[in-house]
Amino acid sequence: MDGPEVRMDIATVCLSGTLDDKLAAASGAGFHGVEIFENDLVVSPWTPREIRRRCADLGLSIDLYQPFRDLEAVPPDVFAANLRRAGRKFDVMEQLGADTMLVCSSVSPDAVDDDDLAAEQLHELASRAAGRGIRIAYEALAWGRFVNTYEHSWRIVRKAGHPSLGLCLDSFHVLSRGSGITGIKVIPGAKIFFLQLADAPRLRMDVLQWSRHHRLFPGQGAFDLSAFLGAVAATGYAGPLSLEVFNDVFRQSDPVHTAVDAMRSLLVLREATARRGPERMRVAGLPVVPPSDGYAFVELTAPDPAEVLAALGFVYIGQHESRPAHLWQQGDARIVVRSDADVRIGALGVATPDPHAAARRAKRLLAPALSDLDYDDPAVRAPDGVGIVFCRPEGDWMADFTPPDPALVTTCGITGIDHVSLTAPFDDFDQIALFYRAALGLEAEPETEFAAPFGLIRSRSSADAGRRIRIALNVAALRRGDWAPAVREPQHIAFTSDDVVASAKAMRELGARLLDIPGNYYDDLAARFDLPAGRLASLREYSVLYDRDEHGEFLHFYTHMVGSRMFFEVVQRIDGYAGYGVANSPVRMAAHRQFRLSHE
Ligand SMILES: O=C(O)c1ccc(O)c(O)c1
Ligand SMILES: [Mg+2]
Repeated sequence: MDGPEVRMDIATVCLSGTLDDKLAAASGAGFHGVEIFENDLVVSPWTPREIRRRCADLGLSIDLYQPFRDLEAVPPDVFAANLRRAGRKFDVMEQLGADTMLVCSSVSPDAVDDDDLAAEQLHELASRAAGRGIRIAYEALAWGRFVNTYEHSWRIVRKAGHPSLGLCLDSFHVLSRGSGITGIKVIPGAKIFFLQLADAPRLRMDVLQWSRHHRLFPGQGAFDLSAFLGAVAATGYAGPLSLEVFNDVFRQSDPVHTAVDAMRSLLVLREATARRGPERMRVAGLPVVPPSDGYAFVELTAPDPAEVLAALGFVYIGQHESRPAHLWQQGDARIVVRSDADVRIGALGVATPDPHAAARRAKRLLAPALSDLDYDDPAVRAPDGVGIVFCRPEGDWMADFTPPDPALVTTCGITGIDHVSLTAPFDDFDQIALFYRAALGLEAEPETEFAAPFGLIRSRSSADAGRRIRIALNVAALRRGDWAPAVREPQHIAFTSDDVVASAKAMRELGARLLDIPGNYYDDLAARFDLPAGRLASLREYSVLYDRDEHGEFLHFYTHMVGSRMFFEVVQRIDGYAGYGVANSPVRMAAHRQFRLSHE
């Protein structure tokens, strides 16, 4: 039996705009409640009563008022002033209908290192709060002057021993300090008054700066939030799961999008947590991801790529019976071409045994559905605009194409699709990466950064367990000034071949425009790897690049640009090489630049 509904909240500080923008966005994304940040209230033209009414109209409860700072362990005169300040805030909370106030551990120069005094003063505050029907949630900031771990805040709360005083646990403060989570299990759930969830990338920097600028939604960073939430759930905590993310980019982004990304991240976190135990976290109506059978096809939009595809050895199969979509194939690599002035990846056809369940999952994760006028199979749109079409592996979706020629040739040795490489605007990178992982059940692979001719590129790939669906995401880490070319990072489709050198040779014979790699690269390769001379010579002759990891070797080559931001790659993975040849990306980028220069 399902327990009571898990409440999902968001702090107003996560979202851009003024309070009305934030509340509308939170409600629109399906949140149940909010934490109201004092600043958002102070600058609002609405009275607290009007805010309460507005929230009620939007179906939002106000579950926390925050933050109250620098209350405890201070001299009597300072404490008296703090109590007066708290009294005023209780007035506001009463009008808001908010029953829990967050008190952050002190950073004040007035504070002393005295747990007894802190407990006594928090007890006094809690007594006054209790008289107003209010509870106090005490939160250890990771940079608190004397209290900066949850274990310490719990000792003080226990010592104070007041029923209206409990803890606020915030995953950032706990995990940023590397505190273990076992200590959470000894806290009675009823004494955890509030739970804040935030992820963050692993950065070596001052913890306050890290917290105020770089927090991310769960699943977008490096913290193990499902272990954290699992530990909190095990205490019996039954309050809201509330996202509290301070992030410079989100503060400037469309709050409607941010709120949707936030909700998706919370749903995925609940699913991951439920998998580790607490059934209560399970998300109703979110089917598990069925294992994928790889790419059924990739849809390419282009004005007329026939010449390019033919030169790569693709064979034209035919046109869809009712739509202007054209199928090209070589081995198991299928490209569906839709005519469009812009050359880009329009959609990914993902083969799955249960397309409807997969689409239901993506929609439950807030992806908009695509019209069945555009695709025969259930399809959704990813946040970067790319369609995801879920189809059965046996290829029902191809029924509308003229049956392929049984003697389908594989002129150039392409056997299938290895990966697609998409690009995201820097500001949306983490959200888009999380979307693909969540919707398609992919695991994040390590993030890398490399220096390209026109700036640093951040690259993160994900793949499913069977390594059938691989998606690489690349983004320029920074875009400043107007020297660097204004073209967005290109997308590409990478095909597999069992003999990349032979494929390159065959494609060159068909007139394919493959990228020439400079000799310096091969001289450097010879220095880095002890490759047999004959092998090195054939790599050099056909401009095939090389990489190696702890598993095996990787051989690959690229085409010229098709349009302004699309190219193709052919790859050969030997002995389970797991990467993407990222080390060679700057060489490719310089070569594409060289080609542009000589043709502009
Ligand atoms: O950065 C801060 O001051 C701050 C305030 C309130 C919080 O809940 C928090 O985690 C941090
Ligand atoms: Mg917090």
